[in-house]
Amino acid sequence: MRYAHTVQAVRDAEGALMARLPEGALMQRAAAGLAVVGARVLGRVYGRRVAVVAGSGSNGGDALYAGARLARRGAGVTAVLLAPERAHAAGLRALLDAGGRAVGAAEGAAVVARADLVYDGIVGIGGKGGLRAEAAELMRAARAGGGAVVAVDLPSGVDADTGEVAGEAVRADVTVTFGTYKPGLLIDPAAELAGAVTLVGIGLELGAPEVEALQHADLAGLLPRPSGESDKYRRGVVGVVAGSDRYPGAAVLAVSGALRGGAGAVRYVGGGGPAVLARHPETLVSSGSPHEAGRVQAWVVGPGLGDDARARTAVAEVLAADVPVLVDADGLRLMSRDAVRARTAATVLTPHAGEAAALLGRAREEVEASRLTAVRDLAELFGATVLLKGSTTLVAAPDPAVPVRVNPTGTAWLATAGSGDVLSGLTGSLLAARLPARDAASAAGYLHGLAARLTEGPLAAMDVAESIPEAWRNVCGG
Ligand SMILES: NC(=O)C1=CN([C@@H]2O[C@H](COP(=O)(O)OP(=O)(O)OC[C@H]3O[C@@H](n4cnc5c(N)ncnc54)[C@H](OP(=O)(O)O)[C@@H]3O)[C@@H](O)[C@H]2O)[C@@H](O)CC1
Ligand SMILES: Nc1ncnc2c1ncn2[C@@H]1O[C@H](COP(=O)(O)OP(=O)(O)O)[C@@H](O)[C@H]1O
Ligand SMILES: [K+]
Repeated sequence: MRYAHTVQAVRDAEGALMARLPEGALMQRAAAGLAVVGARVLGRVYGRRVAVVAGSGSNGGDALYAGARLARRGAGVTAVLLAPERAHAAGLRALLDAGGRAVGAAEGAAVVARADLVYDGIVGIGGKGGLRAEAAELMRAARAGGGAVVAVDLPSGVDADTGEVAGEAVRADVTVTFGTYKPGLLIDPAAELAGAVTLVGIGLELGAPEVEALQHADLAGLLPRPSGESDKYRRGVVGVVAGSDRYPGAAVLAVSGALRGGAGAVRYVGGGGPAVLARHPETLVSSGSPHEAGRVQAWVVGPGLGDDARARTAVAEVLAADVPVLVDADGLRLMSRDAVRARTAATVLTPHAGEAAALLGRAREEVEASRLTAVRDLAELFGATVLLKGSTTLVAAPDPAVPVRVNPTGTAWLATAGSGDVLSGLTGSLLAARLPARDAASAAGYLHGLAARLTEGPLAAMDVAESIPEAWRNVCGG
């Protein structure tokens, strides 16, 4: 698991640790890690040009000390001081003692433009809002110059706690973060600015994270494995209520995801039966209403369902069932909030940003800019587990004390019609296999994103479904 903590949690842990360590020890740990990564990015240190853009806080201190370490190894290091009179005094002294030099911001543009490596030590977890004009201009010059930009702790200008970006922010090639990931390094739009993120341990003892990201090993522990005693009913049956005359393809895609999620059988309910059977003859198809379809251990309702009276009744019926239910697409428009809140079995909602915006009464842009807030608000509003799709997929539990899961897999090629239907089916299948809602949703998001990456390039939604078994083997080793 990869964990991300809030600024407050980092500050608390830092305070406790600093009380036990000699002054400056933590900053030296940070600077040492920063210098190692800088040297790796440079390849050869001797004779290379390094610029250290330093603000007034400890973030600038880290960068100045790292610059001093590279200067001692023969790099030509110049600090560009945004606030010369308030620069980190000991860090600046160390750099000058190591043979580096310092200039003010006015001379900085030429320095950063010529550098092979630029450290962004403008602001770290103490930052508020976007970059100020002078810093923004300098970092534009750095990018235009073509040197590698290494952000210290996080790209300056992004919000560490939420991933929001108000105004301009640094676009880094690499970010070296200290002690723990910050939510903003994992959640877009900020995550996209962080480049490759390296975590440098500095010994912080941290409590519960705000955000966490599954890794391969976590998936292997979560995914169901059939045993000798398994039969199709014990493995779980998932019911899929999807598709309509207008969108029969959604039924096929949702079923294709469900068939590859480890459930023992898939029941399909709706008007898309012939299309489903043509593609997936193993599906148990019925055309009546959900309660006539036979028993299931979880329901998926909504993809391509349309919004006529029959669809509305099907959604209400499924929500009244005492098994986990996933609601997607048209189902999200047809469901009643009270019906969702009244449920005792788990409910998973899987909106994209537009659907989330409609449910929250906000603008879509607001949801995309503040994804963490949006997913938490939705989970609380509906008392449900919410998987918010998009450039960063997030999964929130109804209990705000539970960390939000951020999906580390995926590719922008997934933004293609029908790929969400596959995800719904896959998630439903994991619910039927009795994974808890948050695990089912986050494991499905992970596999779905990995499957998409395995197709390497332009993809159709069915390609994602067909790559799920390979993604599964990838994480579980067969
Ligand atoms: N925690 C840990 O365990 C460890 C933390 N460490 C390091 O310390 C960093 C935190 O340092 P910090 O607290 O000094 O704050 P920091 O991020 O340098 O910024 C504060 C200064 O920035 C300014 N400023 C604010 N907004 C701005 C903006 N938009 N644009 C421009 N400037 C802006 C504001 O000054 P102002 O001009 O507003 O008076 C203020 O003085 C952390 O990220 C990590 O790198 C490591 O050394 C090792 C252990
Ligand atoms: N920019 C993006 N980067 C990565 N994944 C994305 C991006 N945009 C959308 N996705 C993913 O693509 C899928 C699209 O689902 P959805 O919006 O429901 O589309 P549809 O309704 O056509 O199936 C989701 O898994 C979502 O997370
Ligand atoms: K920074």
